[in-house]
Amino acid sequence: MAPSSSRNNKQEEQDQNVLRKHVAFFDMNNDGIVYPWETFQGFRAIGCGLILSSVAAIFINLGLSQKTRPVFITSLFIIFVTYMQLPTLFFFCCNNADSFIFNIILNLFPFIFLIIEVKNIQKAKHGSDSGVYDSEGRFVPSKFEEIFKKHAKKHPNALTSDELMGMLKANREPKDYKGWLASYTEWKILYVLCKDKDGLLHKETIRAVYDGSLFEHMEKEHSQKKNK
Ligand code: HEM
Ligand SMILES: [Ca+2]
Repeated sequence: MAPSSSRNNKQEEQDQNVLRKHVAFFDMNNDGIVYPWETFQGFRAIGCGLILSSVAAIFINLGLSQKTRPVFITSLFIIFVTYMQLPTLFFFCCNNADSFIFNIILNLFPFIFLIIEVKNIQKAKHGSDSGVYDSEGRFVPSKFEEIFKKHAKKHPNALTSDELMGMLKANREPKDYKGWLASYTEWKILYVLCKDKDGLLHKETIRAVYDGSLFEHMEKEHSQKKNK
């Protein structure tokens, strides 16, 4: 009885945490936060170049950070900036003082806006997506199957570049330009990195991106290539 119920619990936990698993790969030191340099390192680890990794780190962290931060902390920092930082800056400049703590705060400050909290990652969902992650970040198998039923015309278990574009267009919600761009970027990067030699994006690859296992696999492949 016990093992099966603990297995059920584990399964339940996994179902609930799939989007967290997607981003957990990038939380290199497992502290529950994805810093911009961790996004950069993650992209490098799966074999992306310097430019893509840098651009991705800036845009992903800038784009998702505020959505995953607790409202309280965000408000606290806004208050801090408005009421404290500017007068303090003025005061220190006028007095030509050199404050260690002040410099630390000033230097760390921009990063507060670039931190992604893994536990709140479902709040960073955008519109015009496939719906395979639900609002709680859970994996929805029927939505996953729907991708192939609706859009995989040439091969039942893979998407061509045109079919992928067809899916992206079909998922677009009117005037949701941010969502269009976010979905386009996610799927295009996936396609460019993982298509096979015939230009097909396979179902098992797409399945593996959802729970992040794809990233681990790519990291292994990349490090094996490097060591050859
Ligand atoms: C090479 C790296 C990455 C690739 C190829 C990738 C690809 C994808 C794909 C294909 C989806 C599914 C979208 C859909 O179902 O329509 C997705 C969703 C998502 N990804 Fe990534 N991703 C990457 C890295 C990241 C990173 C670093 C983060 C954040 C730290 C992130 C956060 C998200 C979030 C929040 C979603 C949910 C979007 C939604 O369903 O509205 N991803 N990603
Ligand atoms: Ca981390």
